[in-house]
Amino acid sequence: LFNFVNNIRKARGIGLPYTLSPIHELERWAYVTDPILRWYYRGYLLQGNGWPRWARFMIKDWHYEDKGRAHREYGLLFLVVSPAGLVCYVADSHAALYIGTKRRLFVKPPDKMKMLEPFGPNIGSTDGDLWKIHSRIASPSFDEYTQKLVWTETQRHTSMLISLWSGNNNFKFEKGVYTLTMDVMGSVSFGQQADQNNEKKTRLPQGHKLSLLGALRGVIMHLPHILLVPKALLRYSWKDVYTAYIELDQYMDELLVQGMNELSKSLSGTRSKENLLKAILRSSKENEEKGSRAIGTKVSLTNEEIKGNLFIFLLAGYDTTANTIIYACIILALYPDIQSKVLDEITEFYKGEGTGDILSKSSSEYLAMFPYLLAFMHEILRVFPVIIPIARQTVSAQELTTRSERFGDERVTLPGGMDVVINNTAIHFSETYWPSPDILDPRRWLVRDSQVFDPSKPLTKEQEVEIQKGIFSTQGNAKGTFMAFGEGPRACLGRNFAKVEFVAFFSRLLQNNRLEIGEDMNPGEIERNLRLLSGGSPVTLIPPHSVDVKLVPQHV
Ligand code: HEM
Repeated sequence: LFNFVNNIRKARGIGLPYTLSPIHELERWAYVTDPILRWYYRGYLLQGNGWPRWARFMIKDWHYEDKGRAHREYGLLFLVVSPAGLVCYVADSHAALYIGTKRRLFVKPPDKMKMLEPFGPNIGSTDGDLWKIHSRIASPSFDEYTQKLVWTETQRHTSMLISLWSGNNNFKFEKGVYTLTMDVMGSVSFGQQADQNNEKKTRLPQGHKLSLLGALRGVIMHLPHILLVPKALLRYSWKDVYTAYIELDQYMDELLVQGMNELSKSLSGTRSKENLLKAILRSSKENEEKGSRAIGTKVSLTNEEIKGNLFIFLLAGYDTTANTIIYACIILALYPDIQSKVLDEITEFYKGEGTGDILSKSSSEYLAMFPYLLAFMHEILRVFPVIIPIARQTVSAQELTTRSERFGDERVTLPGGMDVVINNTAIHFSETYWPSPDILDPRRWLVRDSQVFDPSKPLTKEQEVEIQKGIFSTQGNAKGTFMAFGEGPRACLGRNFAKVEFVAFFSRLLQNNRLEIGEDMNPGEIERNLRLLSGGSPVTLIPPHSVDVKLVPQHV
């Protein structure tokens, strides 16, 4: 009670609107309230009003279901006060951009970051100067060679998926997509090629109980255990998960030794055949050689840190891309108009350049051949922002400015050590930034100014011309209004990876096929469930339950 009163006093001092809650979503007790309230109120969500007002702040990532309601009630910035502390929620694009850009003033919450280090510190878990080293070494690995590998591996795995999916009425396509993105991550990270049909025939290397892919899958399928359960407990309670964890660690050690040997033979050798592990090793070594004169400063990554980075790529890049693709498949099957535009673009692509020439082009050149498909991907991520919480903590007292037409510029000072959450769903569903935000329409991304494009109204002449030209442009939306990949220096390192994977996937899947909803399913109900009942995963937004999507030949 004493803490509660004290925190209310602090909130009053800050001067922002505030509301009270016995527990807030970022504190430890929310691990208890979250599953209970989610279970009890799941049916309530179908009313379309988000979570009940009294309970919402105790539910982790309540913002997705809330769709900006709390901000319409309390303001673009407001505080939730509980006995454990204060959290500031932000739905103003200007303030969100500022928070994203000032990485030294708004850091990732340090107490949560340790959890992301089961294999070692990494670019996602560190801050300050240490993050700079991780970024300098890890970022160059996401270059054109990696994008080409992503393209070829995604197309190869998609061909395998097509053979399993087409004509098979019982195929659970979501499972196929999760396996696909996991295997693409495995190939791109470690050069390990998997075949969904054939993997059992592969012989195990000496000294291993699992294949590299088996270990990888074991770790990825049980990420919550790996991230939350202490290793000593894991060892005795979830033996299979522990084995996968130990095996992956051992594989990475072996691959690092092998990569190091290859690298010392040919530092100037070809880059084109490398996977992410070798690319990051090379980058670390090159950085060490360039920076060796700066004695006393850290210039390269340890093996632990390289393993940590490979793990964060798997963590950040596996189910984010899978869920984006799953949402996109369902929406394409539900919206025949959008699907037919996507199909036209893909047909055009195979008539002209075709996939054979892709590898001689840069990723920006070949992505430019798919403006509508990219616009569609961005619209999917606006409506279903698969990573919901973008959380930061103020290092010291920080001034924030909000900018609104109604109230002009307003300034507020947040104290040091305060939790700040950018509410990306509220930003994506704001009428100011995205007119008629509930309407899913990729054309928003093909006009010069998305803030004046209202899909519920007839197009202006200018907008018609812009859409006809078919140039995908993220310039159309003002900075800070689309937060699916974050903003600023800590924005998603794998966003181009994700775009290449998405385009490679659909350009192959829909080359000769199209998607349809199963006959027994009710399209209205599917979309309602998709919009109202998604969520509930510890890391990403996931579609609610299995939807029957069929892959059928285009010309039948
Ligand atoms: C559609 C797919 C994806 C989405 C929506 C997405 C979204 C995001 C978001 C919102 C952040 C920022 C989080 C924050 O600021 O707290 C982030 C960071 C990150 N993402 Fe992604 N991501 C995707 C795919 C990928 C892929 C494929 C990879 C790697 C292969 C990747 C690697 C990373 C890394 C390493 C970071 C941390 C960057 C840092 O902290 O400096 N992501 N991602």
